[in-house]
Amino acid sequence: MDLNTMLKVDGLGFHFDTRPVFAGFSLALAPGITWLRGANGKGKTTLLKLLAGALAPNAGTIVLGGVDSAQAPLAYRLRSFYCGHESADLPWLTVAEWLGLHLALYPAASTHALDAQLAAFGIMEVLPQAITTLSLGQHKKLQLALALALPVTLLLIDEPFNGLDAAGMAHLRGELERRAAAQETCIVLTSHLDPQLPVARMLDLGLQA
Ligand SMILES: Nc1ncnc2c1ncn2[C@@H]1O[C@H](COP(=O)(O)OP(=O)(O)OP(=O)(O)O)[C@@H](O)[C@H]1O
Repeated sequence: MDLNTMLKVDGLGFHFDTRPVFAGFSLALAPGITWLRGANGKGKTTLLKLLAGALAPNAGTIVLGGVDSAQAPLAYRLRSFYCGHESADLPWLTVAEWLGLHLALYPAASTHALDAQLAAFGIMEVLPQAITTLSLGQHKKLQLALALALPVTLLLIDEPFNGLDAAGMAHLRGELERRAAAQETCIVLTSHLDPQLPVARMLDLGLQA
């Protein structure tokens, strides 16, 4: 095993009620950017959610910085964050309340870091709005601002650039490049197009099933 390995997946098995997705899948990742590719339905989002501790494997182990996702699920989740495209399912909250809820889950998170990300993405003014009223791009920026502000060592981002305007893309690109250079965070991102980032490795789940 590479001395730099931060995330280690061994013999991962996962199936939904009606569909097998992974069997005997193994992976070792060091800090830096991993580009996760694959045809529609090959399991990219499912893998990101498994690595985030949001789905539980049916077999195998996932260990991040020595923390096993099955043995210490809460400690594991404090070290990882999945940034997807699903909308918030707490429709009665304002954006500020939704953010407060997430910050409370990550005690080491900094409100200063979050404010800096919200400002950089240009979405400070949406804080009093109901979470359900955000546009697609604003919702994406909100998720990304939170992801970039949390003190995690594994960042899982589904289609990071989808829905972003030019300024949002430029800010995100700079943040990901900075983290890739710092070599402290594992970043796994899905993208059907070349993300044009300093990708350390590519992981291909294959062509159409
Ligand atoms: N809750 C579920 N129940 C049953 N099958 C599911 C469920 N969620 C996803 N699947 C199936 O699991 C497979 C993997 O889905 P997943 O969303 O991980 O694919 P993906 O590679 O991210 O696809 P895309 O590129 O279209 O986003 C697909 O065949 C999908 O239909």
